[in-house]
Amino acid sequence: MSHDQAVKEASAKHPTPAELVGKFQYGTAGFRMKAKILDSVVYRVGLLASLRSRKLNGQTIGVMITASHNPPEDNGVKLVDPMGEMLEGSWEKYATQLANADSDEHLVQVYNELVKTLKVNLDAPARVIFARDTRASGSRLVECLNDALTATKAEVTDYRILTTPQLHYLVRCVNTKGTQEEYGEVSEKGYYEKLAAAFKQAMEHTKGQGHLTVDCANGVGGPKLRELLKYLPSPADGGLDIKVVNDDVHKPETLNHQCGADFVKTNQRAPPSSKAGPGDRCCSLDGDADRIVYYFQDEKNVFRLLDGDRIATLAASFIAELARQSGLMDKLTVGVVQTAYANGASTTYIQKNLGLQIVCTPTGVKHLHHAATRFDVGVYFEANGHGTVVFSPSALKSIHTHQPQSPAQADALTTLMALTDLINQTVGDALSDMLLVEVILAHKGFSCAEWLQTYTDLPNRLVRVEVADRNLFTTVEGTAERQLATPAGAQKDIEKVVAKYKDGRSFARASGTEDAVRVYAEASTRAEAEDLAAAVAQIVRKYGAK
Ligand SMILES: CC(=O)N[C@H]1[C@@H](OP(=O)(O)O)O[C@H](CO)[C@@H](O)[C@@H]1O
Ligand SMILES: [Mg+2]
Repeated sequence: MSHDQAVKEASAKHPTPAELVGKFQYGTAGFRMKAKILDSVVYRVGLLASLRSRKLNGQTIGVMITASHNPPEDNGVKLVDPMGEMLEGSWEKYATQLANADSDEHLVQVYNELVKTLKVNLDAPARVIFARDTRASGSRLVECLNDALTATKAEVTDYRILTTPQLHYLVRCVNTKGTQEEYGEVSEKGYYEKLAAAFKQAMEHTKGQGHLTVDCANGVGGPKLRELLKYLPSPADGGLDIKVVNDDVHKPETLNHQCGADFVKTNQRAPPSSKAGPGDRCCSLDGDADRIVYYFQDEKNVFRLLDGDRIATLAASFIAELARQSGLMDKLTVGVVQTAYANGASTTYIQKNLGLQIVCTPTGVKHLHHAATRFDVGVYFEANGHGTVVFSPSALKSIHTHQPQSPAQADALTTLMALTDLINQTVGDALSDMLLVEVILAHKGFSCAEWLQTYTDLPNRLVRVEVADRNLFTTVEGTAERQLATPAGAQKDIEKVVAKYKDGRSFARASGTEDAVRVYAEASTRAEAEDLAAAVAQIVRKYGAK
């Protein structure tokens, strides 16, 4: 059977619901929607995975089937590029084009146009690896994916159930195997072994303190964390005392329900099921374990969140300290990447107290990741807890060739080296980030309360405003979405209001994931932050009147 015919025949098994044609869009997080309407989309993403691999001469591409923190009835699919990064931005539109083809014939036509315009050699090998989270719909969607990979004659490996960052890790491992940049052993076990070895090395001069409760959102993070724990030293050996909660993957309706990182961040409270007492250290992962937030109750029983901004400041300060202590400071520029949503107090703290550089990018992990790679050591986290630290090739070389001049320098260097393996370089990884935070807290001898005390957040408020057409709201290029270009006049009005508030800062931008405009406001008191947000929301409503 010809290639075209195979693609067409398999496509006939996964028709696109007519009413949805034209509505699919590959966004920041790939495609994400109700699982029951996703079959044709996953099939077509499979076609694109083969094309992308062939275009890159047989480098392995990853496909992850997950809907992260969304409700259990949703699912999604996204592609992973060879070094474990998210799909190159310019290819997102091809995914969208394939998904929106309105018949099997049209699909073959779009497919062939892509082959032609992208100059894909169909005789080159296609290699694809894939995995899914714990959602019930995952196995059916895997069949759709497999149909596409079979039709396009790709070599495939099904890694079954994994966290999203584990798949990113594997993709990078396969593509660097046997090279100087070999990232690790190409297996799930290899992932645990790499993290565990790095953790042990990082903890060589310290030991775990207190216990940590980890809420796994009843998602894939639960079983994977339990597996990871088997490789880590026990509390008696100076390891971590971890209590795993919300790790039931057999009751699908409990996934992300009243638990998990998104619940905690959005509701600013612990999962109702939490039994933690004052001062107890807790963290929550999201449904596919690529996000993490920490929290605790203070002595007055008030909930305190340690979000992505806090993890970024903790990590940046520790890594800069290690660079200094090991005698590498002048060879390693540590920088932090934030978005406009980062609390202003964290920005000031990083610049003034830590003396580190900051870059502000538009929302979306791919922008942050990209900006972070321009530093020797780039730390990035979105406030929601998605982030990581990336070390440039020259930073890695400096770290690995540096000759310490004293035992103190040698100790710091050992820890720094361990961090380069402990931290997942491909993407934000809740399990790796959790180990990183635990290592830092142990070294600094910090409780959560002490971590929180490093600086005081400015009171802030995030509001979602529904408007007739969010696309009317565009931002000025180069301002990291902090200024509106259109509707004309809106930005001036916002600035007039902001000027009335002490430490006032506010901006509005169209959401990339929801049909709404988001307004963020900060000011010196809670009441003023609320007022400012309300005033700016009013301006947005006026300009975006339905
Ligand atoms: C303010 C906010 O939290 N925005 C989120 C949200 O983006 P929006 O474009 O603001 O809808 O979803 C993104 C994808 O998950 C995430 O990267 C980002 O941090
Ligand atoms: Mg996620």
